[in-house]
Parts: sequence; C-alpha cells; structure tokens
Amino acid sequence: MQTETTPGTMLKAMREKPPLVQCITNYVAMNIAANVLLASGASPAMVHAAEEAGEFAGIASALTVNIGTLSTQWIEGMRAAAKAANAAGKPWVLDPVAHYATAFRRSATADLLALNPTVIRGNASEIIALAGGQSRGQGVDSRDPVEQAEDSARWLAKRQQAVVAVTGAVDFVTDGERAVRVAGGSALMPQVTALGCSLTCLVGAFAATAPEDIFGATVAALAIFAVAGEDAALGAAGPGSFSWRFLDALAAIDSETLDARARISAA
Ligand SMILES: Nc1ncnc2c1ncn2[C@@H]1O[C@H](COP(=O)(O)OP(=O)(O)O)[C@@H](O)[C@H]1O
Ligand SMILES: Cc1ncsc1CCOP(=O)(O)O
Ligand SMILES: [Mg+2]
Repeated sequence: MQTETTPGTMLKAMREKPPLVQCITNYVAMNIAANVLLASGASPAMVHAAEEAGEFAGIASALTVNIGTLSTQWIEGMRAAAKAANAAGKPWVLDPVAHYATAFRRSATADLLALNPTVIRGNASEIIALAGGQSRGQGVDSRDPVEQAEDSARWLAKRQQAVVAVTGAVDFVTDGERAVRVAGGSALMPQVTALGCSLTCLVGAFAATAPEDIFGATVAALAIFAVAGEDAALGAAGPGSFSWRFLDALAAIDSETLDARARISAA
C-alpha cells in the first residue's frame, strides 16, 4: 500500500538516514551542490569518470546527471551510471542544462532520455525545448515563464513516464496525471549560479529517501528550496550574502516548519 508522506516527513526521514547521492554535475555547480546536500541532510559524492561512474551508481541510493559542462568522457560516465542505476532499480534525475544550445548537447540529451530518467528537472526554457516547443532559451538561464512550460511538462512526463519539474518564480511538477505548483523562493535565486543544478541533486536525495513516492519527493525538494529562499532573502544585501544565507536557511528548516510553510497547490 502506498502511504502519502508530507515534505516534512520526508525531510525527517532523510536526516535520520542520510542517503548517499551520486551527483554527476558540472564544474560550476559541484561545490555549492555538495554543500546544499550536506545542509539539507544528505551525503553527496561527485563521481563522474567513465572508469568508475557505473560501479559507484551501484553503491549510491540515487543518481543525478547534469550536462552543464559536458565532454565526451563525461557522457560515457553518465550513460554507465544511468544504466547501473536502472539495473539496480534506483532513481535517477536528469538536468538538461541548455540542451538546445549545440548539436553535442542535443545528442547527449537524446541518449540520456532514452535511458529513462525517473525525474527531469529543468527551467522553463529547457522543458519547453525538450518537448519540441518554441523556447526562447540560449544559454543556461531561462528566458521563458514557467506557465508557458506547463503543457510541455505534462506532455514530456507522459512521453517519458517520468516526473517533470519546471522551476522558476512558481515551480510546476507533474507526472503526466497529477500536477502541483510550488510557490516561494526569491528573485535572488537565479542571480546565484548553479542553484538549479543544486536543486536537481537535492531532488535525487529526496528520491533516494522516498523511492516509492517520486512525485512527492520531487515536490518536497522544491518546497524546502522555496522556504529556504524566502528565509535567505531576509537580510540579504545581494546575491553574495544570499548564497551563504541560503545554506544556513536550508540547514535550519525542520520538518514541522517545512510542512507549515510549504506553499503547494493543485494545478
Ligand atoms: N523569480 C524567482 N522567484 C522565486 N524563486 C525563483 C525565481 N527564479 C528561480 N527561482 C527558484 O530558483 C531555483 C532554481 O530554479 P531556476 O532558476 O529555474 O533553475 P536554473 O538555475 O536551472 O535555471 C528554484 O528553487 C526556483 O524555484
Ligand atoms: C553557468 C554555467 N555554465 C555551464 S553550467 C552552468 C551552471 C548553470 O547552473 P544553473 O542551471 O543552476 O543556473
Ligand atoms: Mg539549470
């Protein structure tokens, strides 16, 4: 029987048993993403080499794959790790950073989609383009509103049999049937590089904690980011102080606070 768990319940469970999360992420994101996982209560490991990524995926409780700073050798590691995660029945999360920008990225993304990610997390421009729509995206930052990506996300979720999360001012999550919006955060968040990449890693951490409820796990990760973003913005003088306040805020949020303050609504 499937039990409905709240974001706070999942946070508590994660901190009681910190999951080992293999993060194949980009050079820009590695440090902040690892710190985001530690502040939230998970255990990150940035392991991407083709020689070991598949083997490590057998040890980790979840995998996240981010194409932000791609190279041929990394793609081999990503594919080996995704295959190993699938073989072991462990969830894996894809972050298709600026996948529309070059033929190299488009091809790598198509290969990764064929390996059936459990969750796809991207900004609105990335999700619109993944569904074949008219995206205004050029580089890694979104140039489209989340509302415009909602139909794309629903379509992509159905086609991929995956949970799709679109982030921005108000986030949108769907599994193709259910859909919710997660409000909160701060306009300073896109001013700090790699927070989206870090969120992808955190989705992996929650998915490791609640593999039986991937939709709920994805919502929980987005919800703690939204609450921490609001807290960090209080007193932040700009992106610099926001960045360290954000880590402190993530660590300070307990399960009761998360459940009391998460702004999740049906879409
Ligand atoms: N204008 C905004 N207001 C509040 N939160 C935001 C805003 N833009 C992005 N966020 C938050 O920042 C985080 C990263 O999302 P986003 O910037 O969309 O990802 P990416 O860095 O991949 O482009 C998410 O938690 C999202 O909710
Ligand atoms: C700036 C940059 N360049 C390649 S990856 C990257 C980080 C992107 O991070 P995010 O998608 O979280 O904004
Ligand atoms: Mg991104």
